[in-house]
Amino acid sequence: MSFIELKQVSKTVKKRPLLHDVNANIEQKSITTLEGINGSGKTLVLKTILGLIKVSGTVTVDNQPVRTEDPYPVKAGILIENPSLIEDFTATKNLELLAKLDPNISNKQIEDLLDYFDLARFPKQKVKKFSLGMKQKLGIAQAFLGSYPLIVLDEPTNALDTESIAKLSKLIKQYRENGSTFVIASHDRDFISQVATHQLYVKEGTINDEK
Ligand SMILES: Nc1ncnc2c1ncn2[C@@H]1O[C@H](COP(=O)(O)OP(=O)(O)OP(=O)(O)O)[C@@H](O)[C@H]1O
Repeated sequence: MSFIELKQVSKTVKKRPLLHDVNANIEQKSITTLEGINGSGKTLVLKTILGLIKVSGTVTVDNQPVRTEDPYPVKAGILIENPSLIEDFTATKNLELLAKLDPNISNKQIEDLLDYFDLARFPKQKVKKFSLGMKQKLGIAQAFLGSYPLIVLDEPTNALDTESIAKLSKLIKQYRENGSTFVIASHDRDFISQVATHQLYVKEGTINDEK
């Protein structure tokens, strides 16, 4: 059985099929990328995997059915759409807040991630003063915090410079070595070619193995 399985997943809103007949298997310890044009359904697929939207069909992660009614259906590191940051907090405080949800997260991991993404240089700066790229890196750091078995990233290279993208790729591979599975929606072909072990294509609300 694959780490993530989607079987006959569909989602219709006001008679409009947003997802239909989605079938996909995502292997454990893979870095699986989702490509597709704007509005094709990539974010909806990510939200489906995480149990953040109600769909018909079957979704399992790590052999467990995903239940949208649970408060936190799938334990995962998540960056979806814009990073969810508290603007009046510093970078450290944002990560500490998230760490409160999980006793396994250490201060050391917070420090290491801030250092890695070059955010430790601004210890007193509130997030509202951050540049777009800095916010994005903090959002990425949030997703890596906790080293969860599943890490889901939506357009992680948005607003990142080339050097930061290279660092992100390196960290993704390192976490994969340690057992994490990645599902990543991206338009960034260079980035995809750096990291992907498996590529999926989303087109008009369904997933294909080929373009
Ligand atoms: N809650 C919703 N209600 C109605 N339509 C929605 C809802 N969420 C998404 N959609 C529609 O579903 C389609 C797929 O959206 P989705 O966000 O998954 O696209 P995407 O592939 O991630 O696009 P992008 O590359 O622009 O991020 C779009 O047409 C969008 O307008």
